Amino acid sequence: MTVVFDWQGVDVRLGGRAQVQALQGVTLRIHAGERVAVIGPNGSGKSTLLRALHRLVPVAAGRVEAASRGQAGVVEAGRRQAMLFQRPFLLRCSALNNIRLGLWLAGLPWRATRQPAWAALERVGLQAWADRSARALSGGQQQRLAFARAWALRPQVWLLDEPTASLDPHAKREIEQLMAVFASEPGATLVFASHNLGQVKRLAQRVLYLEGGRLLADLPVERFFDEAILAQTSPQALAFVRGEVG
Ligand SMILES: Nc1ncnc2c1ncn2[C@@H]1O[C@H](COP(=O)(O)OP(=O)(O)OP(=O)(O)O)[C@@H](O)[C@H]1O
Repeated sequence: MTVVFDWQGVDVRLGGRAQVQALQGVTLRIHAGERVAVIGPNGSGKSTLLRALHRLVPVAAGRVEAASRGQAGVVEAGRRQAMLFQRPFLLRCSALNNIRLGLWLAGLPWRATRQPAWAALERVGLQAWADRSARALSGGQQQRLAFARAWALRPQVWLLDEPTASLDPHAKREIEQLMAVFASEPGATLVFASHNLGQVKRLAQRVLYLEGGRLLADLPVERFFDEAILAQTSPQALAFVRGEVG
């Protein structure tokens, strides 16, 4: 089985003179094909974990992705990853050109970008908005466009940081459907942060629970939501799942 992330005792420090310990001693292994939710109270390190998986923030200590072979599997080199955020970063041009530019930046000649960009727009149902300014689209459409732009590059790993947090209920459902569809493509791996525990139950097979930068639980989703197990995890974990802390 392919190991896509293999961390041993990872620390991440942020801020001036790297004084904030955003992650502390995180050990985890994620295999290809898994659907993993990252949850925890505000400031617990969810975004930092995703950013570090995408190498957007440096690791201060620990071991990341040393190739492991044999029973544990093989860490794949040079895989394609996409990271999406709560608010998509879209360029000031048409929806179609946002995707074309993504493909062009990835090395495709400009003339070869039109067809795959159209296919990506169709994949998320945005063909009718191809020529609209991306920034004039609704929040849900903008997020769909961000998914299309990422999908055009055929990522094997999706890292999503609260992708539905700022959307209305209808758009939330649409994006959740896209997450489910893309995660079910052969070999795709999904790691997403969410405050929406219903969404976690619908989409994830496994839950990583963070508190104060530490990974306190790494469990199959049905075990994580067992109150007896939550109570053993930490007093705050139970309160968090009951909605008593943010
Ligand atoms: N650029 C930064 N500089 C300094 N500290 C930071 C920076 N970004 C995050 N932090 C701190 O690192 C810790 C983890 O933050 P992070 O954003 O990863 O948490 P989170 O679980 O995603 O929070 P939320 O649910 O509020 O989005 C927090 O204490 C936060 O204040």
